[in-house]
Amino acid sequence: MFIEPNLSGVRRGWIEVICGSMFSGKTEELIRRLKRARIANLKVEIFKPSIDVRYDPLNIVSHDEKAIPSTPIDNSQTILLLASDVDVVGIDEAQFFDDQLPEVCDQLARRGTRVIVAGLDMDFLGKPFGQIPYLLAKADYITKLHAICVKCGNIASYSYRKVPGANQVLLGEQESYEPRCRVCFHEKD
Ligand SMILES: Nc1ncnc2c1ncn2[C@@H]1O[C@H](COP(=O)(O)OP(=O)(O)O)[C@@H](O)[C@H]1O
Ligand SMILES: Cc1cn([C@H]2C[C@H](O)[C@@H](COP(=O)(O)O)O2)c(=O)[nH]c1=O
Ligand SMILES: [Zn+2]
Repeated sequence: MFIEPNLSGVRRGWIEVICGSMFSGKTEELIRRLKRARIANLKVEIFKPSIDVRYDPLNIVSHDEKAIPSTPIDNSQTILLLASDVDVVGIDEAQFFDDQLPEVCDQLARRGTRVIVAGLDMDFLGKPFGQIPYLLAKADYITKLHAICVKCGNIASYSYRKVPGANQVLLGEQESYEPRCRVCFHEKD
């Protein structure tokens, strides 16, 4: 389990990335960390890409129905404007953001903000997704989570797309995707 660094003393910013396949618990873990920051009386702002309307247009919602209010935004630079006096910034579905996101997170951390980013490290083809690889390079702390492979019960790192569609972006849940281990992912059936 992730343990927050000592929060006392001089305020220092840093970047945490929570990555993994679909259903691995990224959103649950993001919500857990943000709720703990609120319990510590820290000022928290939470963002998600406005295209992510899957469970709710405003809230961040996990597959297990855990939820926390968020601000949907189109452009990662907006975070710099809306989080000017904030202790902790949470960002979900980061793979959908534009290529300025790593620099935005870096600027926030240099200002003294704790930045917690959650997102898919790989797309349905097993290729790096959006800005997540660059965020992983800049991160101070990385948590890679795993789901359970629906075919064999082993640890799943891949998100298998069950429906037709070649576009990288295709919103969906259980009806469109299932978590699979490396072996079952490459079986393609
Ligand atoms: N195959 C699976 N492996 C693990 N968790 C699963 C699986 N299918 C459904 N779940 C549910 O998904 C929850 C995680 O949801 P969530 O935090 O939204 O994941 P993510 O953001 O990584 O997609 C788990 O707590 C569990 O209830
Ligand atoms: C693999 C993959 C996923 N997506 C979409 C499907 C969901 O709407 C989100 C991932 O949500 P989660 O919180 O990680 O479960 O991303 C996509 O657009 N393209 C893909 O290749
Ligand atoms: Zn498997």
